Amino acid sequence: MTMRLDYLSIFPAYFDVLDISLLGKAAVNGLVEVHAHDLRDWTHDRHRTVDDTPCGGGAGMVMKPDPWGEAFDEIIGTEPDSSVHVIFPSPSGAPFTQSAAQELSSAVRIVFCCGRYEGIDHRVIDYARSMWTVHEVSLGDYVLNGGEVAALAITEAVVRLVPGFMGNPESLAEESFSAGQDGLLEYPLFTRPVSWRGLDVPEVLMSGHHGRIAKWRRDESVRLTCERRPDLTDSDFGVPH
Ligand SMILES: Nc1cc(-c2cccs2)n[nH]1
Repeated sequence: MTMRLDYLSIFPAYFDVLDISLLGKAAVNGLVEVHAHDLRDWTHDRHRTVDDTPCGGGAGMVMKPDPWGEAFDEIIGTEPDSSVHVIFPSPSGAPFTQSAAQELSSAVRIVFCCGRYEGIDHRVIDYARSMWTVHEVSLGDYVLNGGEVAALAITEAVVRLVPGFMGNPESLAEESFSAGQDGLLEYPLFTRPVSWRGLDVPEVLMSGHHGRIAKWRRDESVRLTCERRPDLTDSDFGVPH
């Protein structure tokens, strides 16, 4: 099945990058279909206006609802369809997680709505919720100028999980946050040369002893996770199973 991805933005050129690398290949082999749209194509004034001052006062500008509604009508349609996932990146969204990426990787359609300015008129999100499956997601506790970079990051996290996308799906199993890692951070990786600028690959990895190697890797994952992401550890991690 082909996943259709749509991007609504006043800077659609951000998404030209999706034509290269793995994503470009996936588009070529029909795994994903990418469509970027300029929100200003759904304005009707000479200045192609997409924003206005906030009701109730305050600094900055808010994106008007009208262009979004007309773009939705043309791009998605006017009938409700819960199989369409509409994503609004936002600093006030729910944290985007690997499990969310996993769920979205089976979607048939995903529409990314990239806000700029101070944000989008809230009725756009309310309307979208009445029609489709909406996700307001945050990439982290920092503020970007717009949703485009977030949409690219979410796209990469999702598309790489689409069956048939990754050459070697086994590599997905051992990544950080993957179920195969029990939600632990990935252990440190090494390759040749064994000695490099006075720094050596840990001997255990050269021992050929698979049991010891697996234990070293698990211990490293637990150590790293406890050090860097105590929020990911529950009381059990400290104790080897
Ligand atoms: N996590 C996150 C999202 C954002 C956005 C800013 C503007 C649109 S989306 N900032 N930080």
